[in-house]
Amino acid sequence: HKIPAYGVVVSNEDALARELANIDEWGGIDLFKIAEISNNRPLTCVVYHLCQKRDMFNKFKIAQDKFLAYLMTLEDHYRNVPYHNSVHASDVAQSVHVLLSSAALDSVFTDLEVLAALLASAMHDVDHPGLNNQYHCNNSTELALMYNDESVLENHHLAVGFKLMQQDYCGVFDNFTQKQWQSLRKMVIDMVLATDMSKHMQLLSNLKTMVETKKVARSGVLMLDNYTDRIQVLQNMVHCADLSNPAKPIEMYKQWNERVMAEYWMQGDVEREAGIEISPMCDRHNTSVEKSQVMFIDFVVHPLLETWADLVNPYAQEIMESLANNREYYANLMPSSPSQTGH
Ligand SMILES: COc1ccc(/C(C)=N\OCC(=O)N2C[C@H](C)O[C@@H](C)C2)cc1OC1CCCC1
Ligand SMILES: [Zn+2]
Repeated sequence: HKIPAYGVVVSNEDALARELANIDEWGGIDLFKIAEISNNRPLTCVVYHLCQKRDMFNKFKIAQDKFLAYLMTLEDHYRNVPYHNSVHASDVAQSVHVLLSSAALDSVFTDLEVLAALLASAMHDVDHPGLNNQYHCNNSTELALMYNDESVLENHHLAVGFKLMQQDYCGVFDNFTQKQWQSLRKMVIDMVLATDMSKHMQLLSNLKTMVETKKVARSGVLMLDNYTDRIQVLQNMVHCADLSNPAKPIEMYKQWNERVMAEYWMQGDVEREAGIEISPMCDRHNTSVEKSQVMFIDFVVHPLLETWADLVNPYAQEIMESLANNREYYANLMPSSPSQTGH
């Protein structure tokens, strides 16, 4: 049976082709529109398309129908929560694709490392329940007990993502050598575990050290000659993509913000109902959305993306400009900001 051009059967293939046209650009595609056109299969069609563009099926002799079956099953295991659904995963995959294409990283990573980064992006939040690690640990949920309060959700995403791959009808990496499979699996595990926000400061500090000591070849590309350095760059790349909403076109950023607040406030509602402490930013009756975003940008996103921009300098200036513009947008919306009170 013939595989559809974009992996998923859609009513309007031309519209999907148009939406995917700028997939190589930062903020170049609208994942919400792609979700609509693809009958809510943005992850399957974006990751399938990226793997086709990067010729992964030929490079690794991957059966396209098996890979599609895996992507569909993976996408089916994302939950219908406001933020941590498969649209977010497809956004992280496309953002990683753009970061990987930075001129400073030209031919730096092997095909296996690139495949690992795309796979890690695709599975990094699978089966996310819309309740964060703090909630699971505070309440000793089944998952917290399973993973002893350590990167609870991230361990779960990996376990689900790999278990689905073992199911016999997937067998997607049957043509891999044992060595290739073990290397791919280790890199995906290291990247997904690094998306745990509790690892953020350690990751950023490693990235800063790498920028200070970075070795650049005459061609201008980064020289990374050991696994520790290579995986640190890949971990930071996925982490940057995961927190990249504030650096995307404002219309998309605003949608991501609405969704993440809706998810946090649902968690706060559950905590309030249960009479337990409401987690930070989760109290719908006590959160300044604009102020939270300005703080998120100033204390988390800008320091991270600025360090990434230093690493791949000068190839991330557009990302930094977009972030600066968006910060001003929310700063001007803050209650009692000069723009409101000034005459
Ligand atoms: C578009 O906005 C967001 C997009 C993504 C996120 C996610 C999933 N994680 O980000 C880290 C986080 O949750 N933090 C919460 C912690 C307690 O404090 C800081 C260390 C960061 C959060 C976004 O906005 C949040 C953060 C500020 C207002 C709501
Ligand atoms: Zn994520």
